[in-house]
Amino acid sequence: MTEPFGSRLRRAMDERGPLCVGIDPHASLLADWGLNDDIAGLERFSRTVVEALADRVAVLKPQSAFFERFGSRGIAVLEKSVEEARAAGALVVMDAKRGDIGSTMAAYASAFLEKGSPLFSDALTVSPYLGYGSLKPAVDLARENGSGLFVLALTSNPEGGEVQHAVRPEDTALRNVGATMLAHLAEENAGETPMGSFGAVVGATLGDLSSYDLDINGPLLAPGIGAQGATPADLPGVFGAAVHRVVPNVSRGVLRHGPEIGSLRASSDLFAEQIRAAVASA
Ligand SMILES: O=C(O)c1cc(=O)[nH]c(=O)n1[C@@H]1O[C@H](COP(=O)(O)O)[C@@H](O)[C@H]1O
Repeated sequence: MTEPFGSRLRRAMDERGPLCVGIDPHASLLADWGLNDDIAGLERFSRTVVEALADRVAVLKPQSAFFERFGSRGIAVLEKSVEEARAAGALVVMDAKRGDIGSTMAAYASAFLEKGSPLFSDALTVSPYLGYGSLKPAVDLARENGSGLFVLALTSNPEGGEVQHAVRPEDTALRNVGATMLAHLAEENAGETPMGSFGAVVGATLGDLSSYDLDINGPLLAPGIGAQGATPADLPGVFGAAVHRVVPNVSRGVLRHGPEIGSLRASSDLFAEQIRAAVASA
């Protein structure tokens, strides 16, 4: 049986530091790198990021949208990037933010979490906004295959609050929707060591989150550092004691230093060092 994602991730975070770098081939970045906004440019961009970083960061997170933009040939590049990144030792979190009714969710889960699928990844980002229970087929398959999920709980974007801060009158604890997702994840991960495989996405941009119980015994994927304005130094203030299970994501903040491999590595190393110092100070 495959070692569960939570324990593979814990080990990678301990060995390499917790940084997750996104592979987000924005058209503007392709242009900045002197590449065409076409399939050859996409391929060169992704291969460069993988070559630069897959042997040193804990996690690479390809953003599927930027590959889907090129249709089937873009997906082929995505498949190759996932395979090469995993072969070079990085864990791959596929950022596809899937969410649908349970029977369709089962097909999404099979696309990304079924061994042997062309897009098989270590973990997948999913949206629980058709109801947390609609994710069950993905939870079940992840458990079976030693894969992980990152469930959108409190997203980094300013628009997220109208959904995630809404309070359900029938919830006797009067938790908001985001807190309810965190509570579901804590249940999923109960009793797992060193931590469970069911993570939450919680933006690093959100300020003090001490009113939330972030102790879900699972990883907290924290996007928002760099281009969205958060910094590694913000992490202890946002996450408190849970900072030790945070996987901070930086995409454009690192990628803008390409296309030179050495500059990408230097930027990633600098973020990694700033994150290490911030976590150690917590
Ligand atoms: O799930 C995500 O990764 C995610 C969740 C969230 O709340 N906010 C967020 O920015 N993301 C993703 O994280 C990446 C952030 O990119 P940068 O802003 O360039 O660092 C993008 O790929 C987003 O799609």
